[in-house]
Amino acid sequence: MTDREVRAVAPLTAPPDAEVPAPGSKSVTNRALLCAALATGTSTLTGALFADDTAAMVGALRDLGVAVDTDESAARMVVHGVGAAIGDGTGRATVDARQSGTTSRFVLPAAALTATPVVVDGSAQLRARPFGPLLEALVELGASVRPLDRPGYLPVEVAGPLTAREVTIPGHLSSQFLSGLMLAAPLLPAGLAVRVATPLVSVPYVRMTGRVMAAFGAGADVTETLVSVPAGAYSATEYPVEPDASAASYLFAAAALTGGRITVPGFGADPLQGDVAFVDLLAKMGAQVERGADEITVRGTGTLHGIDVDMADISDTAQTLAAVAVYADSPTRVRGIGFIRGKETDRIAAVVTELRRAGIDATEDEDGFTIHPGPPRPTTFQTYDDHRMAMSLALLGLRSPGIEIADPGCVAKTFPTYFEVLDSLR
Ligand SMILES: O=C(O)C1=C[C@@H](OP(=O)(O)O)[C@@H](O)[C@H](O)C1
Ligand SMILES: C=C(OP(=O)(O)O)C(=O)O
Repeated sequence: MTDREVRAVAPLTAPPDAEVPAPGSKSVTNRALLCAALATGTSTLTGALFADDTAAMVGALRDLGVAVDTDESAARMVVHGVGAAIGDGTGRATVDARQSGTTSRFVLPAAALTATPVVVDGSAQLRARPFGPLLEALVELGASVRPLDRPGYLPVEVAGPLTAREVTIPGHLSSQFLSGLMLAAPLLPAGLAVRVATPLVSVPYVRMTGRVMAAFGAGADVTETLVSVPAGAYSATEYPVEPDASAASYLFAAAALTGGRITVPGFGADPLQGDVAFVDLLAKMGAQVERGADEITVRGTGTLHGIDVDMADISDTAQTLAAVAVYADSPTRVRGIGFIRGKETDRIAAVVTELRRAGIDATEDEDGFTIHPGPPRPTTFQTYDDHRMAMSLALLGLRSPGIEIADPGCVAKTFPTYFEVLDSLR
């Protein structure tokens, strides 16, 4: 990473009025890649995301013996699925999930489908994130799990098979544990029922998991307290990936806080991603939002009001909202997101620290933050190797002078072309 690099973001000289494509969805790409790997036959993903998190999933699948052909210029990935034999015949595969929560949490249960031992590891950042509930669930389901460092964290060696048909996990830390179990579940001998013992966060991602599985021919019955997946199989398919709604949040926010208009194409009538609901919050703040049949448009009106909102369903857009809140005419309080302290960094502490660095009155709450609007002063923002810190704080530069972003390269995790796209608004 480029630790000492800093990128200046100069204010726009005129409000943007543009259609701006967003890259493919990280969450959908990584689910579709794994479903395709667990299918028999060849699947093609179009509109796929090419970024560090999806490179992590592609690398993991290859390490587990799955051939994946990629064509970045065509945004296409072709996966030669191996069914339940994933990881078989590799001896003792080692998977590097890099910084990717989805890759690591989705691959672990799949790697435990067979008796071949698989080591899952990741960056120092990923090694600091929680895995305990998922590892405990795998043990309950019959896997052997050997921590190679601290119990409950990566790196870990897992070996299957998974034999039980029921397990209980907590829901309040991360939905990815549940999604990971669901994705492997059709290939368990008797399917799987997962009970969720504590209130589930990031619920739309679990529904997304069920819908991507369905597109690959597998069933899942999803409620917030119980998910049931019958035994079955995945079938290979042609799969179009929708644009990334979390990435699009920065573009919509840019329109809202500059008084411009930005349309992001490619969201159908019923998008898979909960994060499209970010535009409803912009509408509550005073922006005009139109959801068309195939695109979403946000128009800034020049006025933004603070809101009080629970973002437990769409927490990846909480930092984006913090950036918009700086320009509102009253305070904004975000609640329900205590669990984002366990993401790429402690995102509550990080966003509050950085806004305060710019002279904004921001305060940390246990489960969120409060932002009192005001003009930010010229600041070099630290980004904590968190792509969403960099992408959110850069938005302030579109309106206020003297904004710089440290380590801008960290956006490669999900949106490698982010700063070029921001520059295209000029
Ligand atoms: O399942 C997914 O694709 C994701 C779920 C969310 O994580 P949590 O469930 O840990 O909140 C989200 O923050 C992450 O970027 C992607
Ligand atoms: C939390 C994120 O990613 P992940 O958990 O997949 O690493 C994110 O993209 O904001």
